[in-house]
Amino acid sequence: MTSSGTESFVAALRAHSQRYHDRHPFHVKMNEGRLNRRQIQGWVANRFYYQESIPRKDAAILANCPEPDVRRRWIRRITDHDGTAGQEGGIEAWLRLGEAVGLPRKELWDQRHLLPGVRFAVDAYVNFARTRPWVEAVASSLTELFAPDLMAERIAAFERSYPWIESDGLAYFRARLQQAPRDAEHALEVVTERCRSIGEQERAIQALSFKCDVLWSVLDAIDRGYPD
Ligand SMILES: O=C(O)c1cc(C(=O)O)c2c(n1)C(=O)C(=O)c1cc(C(=O)O)[nH]c1-2
Repeated sequence: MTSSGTESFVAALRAHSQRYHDRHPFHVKMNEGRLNRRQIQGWVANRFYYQESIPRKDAAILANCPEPDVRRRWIRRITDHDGTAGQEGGIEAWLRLGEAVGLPRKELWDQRHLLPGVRFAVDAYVNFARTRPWVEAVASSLTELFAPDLMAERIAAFERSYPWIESDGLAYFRARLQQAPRDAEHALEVVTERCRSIGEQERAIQALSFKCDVLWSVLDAIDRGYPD
């Protein structure tokens, strides 16, 4: 494979930014400050299911990956979310975001707000990682290439438009500003090194496409579940 082959592959992956969920009407409303308290709470409660499922998705990738070098780096994603002794992880930070928007943590854990469409979309992502070749599952994580811009926009929007949410509640997004680029860079390295044939590259692109659909479907369900 020539380097121009890799370049056009990376360009095709990056072009999926056009299908990223930052363009979803619900995120547009969020970033324009047009969501009410109930809608913000609905988003936080439903997105918790994504947050709590991510480590299980990453554990499935670890289980399917035969390469120690990849596993050694990938495992960090699980501790980033689950935390370690003395250091809280992303799940705890999201529970605090929940409290900052007025949701007791019990209400996130017991899934009382979880919408069926969100459950189906997130479960589809975990099942994808369990059942597809591990490199495709890595490719599906590449939406994280596009996440940092959205995260920065979200922090600014929350500070500007939703002053009733304590700034400490936004720690999750601040941490992701550092974590997402590191994770995306590693995933891109794994995928470009291993997807050399046109067929392998097409399957990686399809995996990323599938993931854009997962994220879009999550927001479709939330948008419908919490109308204006
Ligand atoms: O809030 C967001 O818009 C957003 C998007 C994404 C993403 O693009 O998949 C992730 C996250 N957040 C996130 O917090 C996160 O931990 C994460 C892990 C992954 C993944 O696919 O492995 N995506 C994302």
